[in-house]
Amino acid sequence: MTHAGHSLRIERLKFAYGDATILDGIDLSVHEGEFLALLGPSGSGKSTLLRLIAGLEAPTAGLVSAGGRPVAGPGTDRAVVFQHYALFPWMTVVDNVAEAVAKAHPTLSRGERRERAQAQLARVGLGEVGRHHPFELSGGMQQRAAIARALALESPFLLMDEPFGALDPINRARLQDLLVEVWRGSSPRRTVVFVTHDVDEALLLADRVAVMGANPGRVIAEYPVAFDRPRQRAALFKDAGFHHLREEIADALDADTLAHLEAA
Ligand SMILES: Nc1ncnc2c1ncn2[C@@H]1O[C@H](COP(=O)(O)OP(=O)(O)OP(=O)(O)O)[C@@H](O)[C@H]1O
Repeated sequence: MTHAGHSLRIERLKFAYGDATILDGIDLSVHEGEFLALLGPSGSGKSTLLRLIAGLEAPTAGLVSAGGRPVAGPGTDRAVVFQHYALFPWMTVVDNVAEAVAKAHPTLSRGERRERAQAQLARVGLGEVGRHHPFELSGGMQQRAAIARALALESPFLLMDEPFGALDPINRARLQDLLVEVWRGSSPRRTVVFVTHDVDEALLLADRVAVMGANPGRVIAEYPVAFDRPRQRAALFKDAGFHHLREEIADALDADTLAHLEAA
């Protein structure tokens, strides 16, 4: 048997709510340390697929495995970041992160947890705000704190559901850069699944893009994204290869939408 490491495998996955089939026939692998973007239109089941990987939903048929073991529920090996910050409002920012540190290192003292939490906050540029409560922070800062919290779990898998979707373009760009910097700077690298409906975001961040179509949700195409890293937006947006890939993806999405309209 080959060593699965921190890879993900999704095999013949089907997911239905009652009679409504949301996902069908999904086969997808993400290898250890890879950054995969799940891209698709609204309703193609991206969030549902991420929730299945997170263990927040159970497959109707087929299998999801993480690190060679079937996913049977949520676990501290898979940190999740949602679009809307999942911070506890009654705790200070540093305590929010310290709570995640405690999950990764249950034997640490309260002081040590806070110290590590503080270091994690500094890493995302929030070294000064630990003693505040989440509501005292801007949206961008709250999302930074949510990322710090996810990183503090030290989990090999990072699952992100449109984490920057609610941010203004400047904060969005900053957090995209921060995420890639943290991901590239970690050893071993985390295995990332990042849901987005933004083609440019997928091509800027990911090693590979899995494009999903709707009715039912399934993977219609996969594209390796081989641009050198670190990637600079300005250079990338001028690159002919970038535009070519963008068009191919847009064509795949259009062809799928058209096929459904014709079948309807
Ligand atoms: N709890 C639920 N009960 C019934 N149907 C649901 C439920 N949650 C999601 N769905 C349906 O599942 C389908 C996929 O939803 P999902 O949120 O996974 O798509 P998505 O690609 O992430 O969309 P978006 O980009 O809008 O977030 C949709 O048709 C949605 O209506």
